[in-house]
Amino acid sequence: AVDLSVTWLGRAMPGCLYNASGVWCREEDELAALRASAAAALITKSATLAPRDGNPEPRYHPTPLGSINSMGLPNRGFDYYLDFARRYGDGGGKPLFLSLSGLTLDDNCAMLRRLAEAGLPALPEINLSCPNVPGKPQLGYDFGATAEALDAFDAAYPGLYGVKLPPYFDPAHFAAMAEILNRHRRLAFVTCINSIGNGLVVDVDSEAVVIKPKDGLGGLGGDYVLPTALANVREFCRLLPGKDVVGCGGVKSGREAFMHILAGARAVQVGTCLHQEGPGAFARIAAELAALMRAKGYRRLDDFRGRLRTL
Ligand SMILES: O=C1NC(=O)NC(C(=O)O)N1
Repeated sequence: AVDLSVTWLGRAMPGCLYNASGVWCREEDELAALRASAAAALITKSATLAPRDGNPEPRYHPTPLGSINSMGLPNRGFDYYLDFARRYGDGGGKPLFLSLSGLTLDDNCAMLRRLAEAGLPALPEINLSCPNVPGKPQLGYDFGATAEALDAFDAAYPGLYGVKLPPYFDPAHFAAMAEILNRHRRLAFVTCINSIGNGLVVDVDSEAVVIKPKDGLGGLGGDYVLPTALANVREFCRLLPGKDVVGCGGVKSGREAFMHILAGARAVQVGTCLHQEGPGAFARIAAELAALMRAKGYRRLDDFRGRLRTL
């Protein structure tokens, strides 16, 4: 039999697939459906300190190659997700992650302090990369601000934490970010990647954009982002010794999950495909991954994780 389990951060996951923050995870009933599915972990919608309506609709649009979204961090507010985490407990073996996306550094630190006080097993994934709050640049593209933020996170939170990174497109940027991330021992994982920000999808028939916020600009997901996601996973696996990289971007079957793990991913998140298919996607993708591994003679993920060959 094939073993898809993952042990990391001092926790065990029964498999390697879970949701990307923001998808099927804003409401408690969505989170319950994830927990009941073949997802091996759960992560909540990025929380701001106060509840937020987000951007005007239409703000999500599927396309033949994936999706474009400019949700604008609609969420129930930090207390809602902290309360869910209190009642979640150990989740029956499925780790819970809380995504935090404070509108200010103080908000992020306030949420981290509150999470630490709660003394729960839930781990924070701090979002450095939302591209969709009008007027707010992606923190992860400002190296000075990122360095300052991570110092503040270390002071506000005593445990292990992770960050959700935007995609980078230049080796100099991979190196600059790695130099900053490697200063932080308790920064245990990075999730690569968030959507490719500020794309523009055009409808030829209507001669219009397809989402309302930012005159149609939104984050891209799905097939559009797979090669970029794989590059970010492989580069940060090389550049961040001792840290885990979670792969996110373009996973819609066992094949893309296999690619992410081959590139070095510890675990794999599913976004656009989950939005389109629902939580049943996890059982399907896991079965496809297991079949691919069986065909190749692999019994567990460590047999091929990070073994992407160069030429
Ligand atoms: O970090 C985020 N990435 C996205 O692609 N969209 C959401 C959002 O807009 O809330 N946030």
